[in-house]
Amino acid sequence: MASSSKPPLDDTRRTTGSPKMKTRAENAKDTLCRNVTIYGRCRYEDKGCAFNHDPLKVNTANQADNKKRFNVDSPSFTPSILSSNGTPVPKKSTTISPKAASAAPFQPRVSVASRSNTSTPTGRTELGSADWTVADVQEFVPQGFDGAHVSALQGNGNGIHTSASFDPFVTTSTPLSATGGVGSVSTNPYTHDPTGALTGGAFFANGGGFQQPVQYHLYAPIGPHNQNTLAYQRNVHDLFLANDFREELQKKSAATLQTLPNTTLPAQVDYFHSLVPLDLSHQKNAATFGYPSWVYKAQSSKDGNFYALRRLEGFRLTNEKAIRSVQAWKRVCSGSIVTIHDAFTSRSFQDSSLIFVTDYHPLSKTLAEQHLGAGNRFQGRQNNTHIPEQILWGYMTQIANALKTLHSNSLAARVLEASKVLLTGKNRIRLNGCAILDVVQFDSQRTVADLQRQDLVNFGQLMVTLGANSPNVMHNPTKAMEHFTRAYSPQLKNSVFWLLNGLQKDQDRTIDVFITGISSQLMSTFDSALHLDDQLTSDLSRELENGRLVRLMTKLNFINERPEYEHDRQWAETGERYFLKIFRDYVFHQVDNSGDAVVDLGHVLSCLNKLDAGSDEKITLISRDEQSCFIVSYKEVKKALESSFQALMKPTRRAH
Ligand SMILES: Nc1ncnc2c1ncn2[C@@H]1O[C@H](COP(=O)(O)OP(=O)(O)OP(=O)(O)O)[C@@H](O)[C@H]1O
Repeated sequence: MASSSKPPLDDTRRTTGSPKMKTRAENAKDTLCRNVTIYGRCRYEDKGCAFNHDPLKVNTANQADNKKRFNVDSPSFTPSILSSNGTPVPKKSTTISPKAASAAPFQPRVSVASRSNTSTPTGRTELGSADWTVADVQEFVPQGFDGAHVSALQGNGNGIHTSASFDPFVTTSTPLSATGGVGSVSTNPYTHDPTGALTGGAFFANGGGFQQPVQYHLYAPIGPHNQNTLAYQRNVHDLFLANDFREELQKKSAATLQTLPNTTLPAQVDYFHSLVPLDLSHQKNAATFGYPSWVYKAQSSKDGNFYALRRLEGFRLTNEKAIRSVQAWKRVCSGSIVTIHDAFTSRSFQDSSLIFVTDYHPLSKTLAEQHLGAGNRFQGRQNNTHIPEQILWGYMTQIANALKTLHSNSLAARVLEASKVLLTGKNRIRLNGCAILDVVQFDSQRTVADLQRQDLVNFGQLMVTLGANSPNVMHNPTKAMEHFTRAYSPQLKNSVFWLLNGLQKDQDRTIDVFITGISSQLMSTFDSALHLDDQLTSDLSRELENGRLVRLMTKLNFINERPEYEHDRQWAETGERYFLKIFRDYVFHQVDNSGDAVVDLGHVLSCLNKLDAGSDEKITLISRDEQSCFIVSYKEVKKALESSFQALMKPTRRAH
């Protein structure tokens, strides 16, 4: 590591004795005294004040300069009020606003300006253009959202950025309110709203809003897409997960974490707590299981995971063996069936209930809700759209997959209807509510083979119902079949007809035979699944670096400027800790030629990646007072980071 001979100094942002300031002081006579500007006259005019007290004598160049900004040569550092065009307000109306009074009087904009990663120290040479300026008093704008207006990243892969001609980050800073964002306090979506007033007292996880609705759009970098980027330039959108996918995942995560305060539901059901109802209607419906059933999301106190609990209201267990039949279901492992974890009876609901514990799939819908208008307030008036043939084939192959697993394990689905098939992702379905009839109809005399044949018929009927977009179409089978024949290809129609004839006691009527018959469709569904897999892998790779970089930034922030070591020169102002501190400035606090902050994610990512890799590339680090300069490699910074972090973790360190 090479460094200048001068030892590192304290972080003295307001260095009063800089050569630049002296030069300016010599020119004081050309500068209009600030007291004249603010108060109309200067009390020290005849007592040695070096500044000009006659506005008429101030040369035009200086006047123009004064219009732009106050400078350090002014005798008084108290900011005055400027009119909208930047000129001082006449004395009569001059008062110092509370905002201006409480503002930090001066903020130096030190031009480190070493944006290129060469070892040439360029920072000092830029001083000519650097100015001490009165801190602008700005309204608070939530930080982080600015990223939403960032359009593109400049980055050429080797960390060299050419900011002069094109800085995509200097785009419009649209006020938040303009995007319907969080401009005012009253609409802050993160404000806790215990009354539910803002959300309309959301109730159902699937149907209503959330107690504290998350404003997904605030996460979305909705800045303008720049079409004219060069091959090496990257857009922020290129670096992170696609917005719609991220939003979908975020919504699912919000639904999973949703809680329902002041609920009348039991606080605890066996080893589950935090129940949230998932049903869209309060109507008791015993049609499927013979008992009214309710579905809740709940958290397990055993493993902390979220599950769906299906409660069969009023069920009394008379035969111990009945509930043991669930054991076989717990072993079923299929991507097309909602996994069953447990079943038990409970009195937590003040009745005798049977509870099934299954996987929870946030924000899923049933096929009945999706295609048949179930759960819709305007049910009946709903104009359901025709399901395209390819989607119907997709459903068919997934259900065939589920039945194949069940039948080869000597089980039968028994429940195969649109309200008990869950749509858990785009065109992705799973059989739900299986295993229940094995418990509640344990004593039924039907053989497994018989139940499996019934599965095939139910399968066919489900397809016809979906194809007709009408829940009750099977009341008139002939009409239903006519419709199906008209709407779909002969291959699909023949497959469905084959299923509907499944009750014939024919050796050839098994799910295996059916699967052989639709093998070409299986291939096309399989191919779609492979494409989706590729897509997800590529999406995942975009997020690859995030975790690593967050950990690195966490380490840096653990070390830098710890308040308890503020006056401990050994910790903060010497050796490795010191250049870690100015490395942070190098990464995050650079300014450009005109003293404006460089907000370049490409630069930050490039620096952090090099730091993490411990590259041999050297960079020039310049102290804030510009009195010291280090030429260090990323490798050395990495070593310093590691040893500082180790030192931080030693509990005895402070004793020294
Ligand atoms: N495992 C699960 N994970 C997430 N949500 C589920 C799960 N099981 C059911 N749901 C949701 O719970 C709601 C109620 O499901 P249910 O199976 O009772 O259907 P339903 O439309 O109410 O039918 P029914 O009128 O026969 O009760 C549906 O919106 C469904 O999407």
